[in-house]
Amino acid sequence: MTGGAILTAAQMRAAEQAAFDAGIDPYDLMEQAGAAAAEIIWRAGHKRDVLVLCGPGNNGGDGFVIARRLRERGLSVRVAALGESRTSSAQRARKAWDGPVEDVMTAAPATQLVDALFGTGLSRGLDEPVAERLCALVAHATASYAIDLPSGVETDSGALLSATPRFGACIALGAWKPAHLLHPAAGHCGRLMLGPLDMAPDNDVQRLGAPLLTAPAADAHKYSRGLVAVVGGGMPGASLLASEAAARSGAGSVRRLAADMPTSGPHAIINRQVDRADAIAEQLTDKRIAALLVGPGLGLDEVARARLRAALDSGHRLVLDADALTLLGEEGGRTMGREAILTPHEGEFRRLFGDLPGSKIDRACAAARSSGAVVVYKGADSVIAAPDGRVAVAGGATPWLSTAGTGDVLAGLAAGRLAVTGDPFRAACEAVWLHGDAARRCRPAFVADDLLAALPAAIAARL
Ligand SMILES: NC(=O)C1=CN([C@@H]2O[C@H](COP(=O)(O)OP(=O)(O)OC[C@H]3O[C@@H](n4cnc5c(N)ncnc54)[C@H](O)[C@@H]3O)[C@@H](O)[C@H]2O)[C@@H](O)CC1
Ligand SMILES: Nc1ncnc2c1ncn2[C@@H]1O[C@H](COP(=O)(O)OP(=O)(O)O)[C@@H](O)[C@H]1O
Ligand SMILES: [K+]
Repeated sequence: MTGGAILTAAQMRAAEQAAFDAGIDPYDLMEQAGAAAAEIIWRAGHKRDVLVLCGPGNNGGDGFVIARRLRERGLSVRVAALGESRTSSAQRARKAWDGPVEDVMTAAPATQLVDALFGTGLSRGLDEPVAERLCALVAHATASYAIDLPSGVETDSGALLSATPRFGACIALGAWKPAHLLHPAAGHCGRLMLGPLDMAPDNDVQRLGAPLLTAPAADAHKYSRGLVAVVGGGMPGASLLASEAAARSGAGSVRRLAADMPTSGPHAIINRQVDRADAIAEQLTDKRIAALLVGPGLGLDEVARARLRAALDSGHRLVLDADALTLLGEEGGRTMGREAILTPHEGEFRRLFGDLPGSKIDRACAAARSSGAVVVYKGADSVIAAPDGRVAVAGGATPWLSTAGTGDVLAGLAAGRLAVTGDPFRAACEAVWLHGDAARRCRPAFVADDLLAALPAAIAARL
């Protein structure tokens, strides 16, 4: 269920060096990269005129190869460079282009714009006039392609180092980079496409891919399919959303332990009216509970604290979300001694783990290591990190998800998948994928409740 390896700039350079050490010729790799990108542009571009912008490094070298390949196909192609080519491969690619080379600052726009100014070698933001020119040329074009990365984005963090246009598509070379999936850069990439290269680097950090789910066994029963317990609190709506998500996640049965008794909602959920923490602890002695969710609507008072303690002491596999994370943060965090999933959004993450350095991927990894739990660091880009170093990064979720209650649905889904699989990293990956896919199936301006109805279709698509 992986969507391909994600490599930092340094990892990409190391993979490239390993390929050279193994006998691959650097220029052959550039020819391959350029040919792969040209093929994608040729197929997508409807044969319209092209302007290729080439920078001084190997990204620019790729650009010269792309220009030559597209012209060989009969397209009207112009090239504009930003200074001289500085690497031997780029110089060779430039020599092989026998057309004129214009200046980036004065070249006229074209219908299709190819940005091969900078890729993984960018060390600072583009000079302002260059960034402005790039933005103007992209704005003029009806189709625009960033080669490897939009020029101006920081490969590893996804930060924008200078004004960066929004491209129609980005053709990643050889492997994904963090900036393809992490915001703000991800929002400037447009459609993501991968240009394959002969070197196929692998990494523990992967793009989240579609999971393969299995239908219940022929002899399944509701407990073998996983019993989920949800501890509710002061805000019933949140734990109701989470409970229904768990019930629609493929788990066999859902038990909600809360002080209130809902008047509506799916009758399949077993509501047990319990208010005192010791009564909850008693309910949690049921050995059949395969996953326990606490946090959505829990509250932040002493009662909530006691409920959280009962959940933490229960020994069950855990999903901790929302208020449970805030309470945990107030106590200075805690190392999970068992299989657990934490699902913080940005604010909860900072309260729990403080201001960690590095990219969102680095921060999620550090948090997973220090907590001993799988961390789902939510947002427009969601990073799922396991304590053992595995990471899955989910990009491309619809921004319509930024509506109240969708996090409760995700937490319920994660608990449900944890009950089904018994594997926190896998469960978290499946939950994030199904959540994003359910959202894609909903109409704009949907609310969290609508996601619940879309879950069975999202699950059916993965069987
Ligand atoms: N790593 C790989 O496996 C492959 C890399 N290829 C290409 O090579 C690229 C990386 O090439 P390079 O390492 O040469 O790096 P880049 O081509 O991204 O740029 C590096 C050059 O730009 C200069 N520079 C950096 N930031 C600047 C700024 N803000 N203003 C002006 N100059 C600046 C640097 O001094 C250096 O000369 C990749 O993105 C990809 O397009 C492909 O050719 C083939 C395979
Ligand atoms: N701009 C966005 N684009 C895509 N997904 C988003 C965006 N903003 C939030 N999400 C997703 O929506 C969910 C919101 O969760 P959360 O912030 O906990 O909300 P709540 O507590 O109201 O349920 C998370 O799964 C998050 O990844
Ligand atoms: K580029």
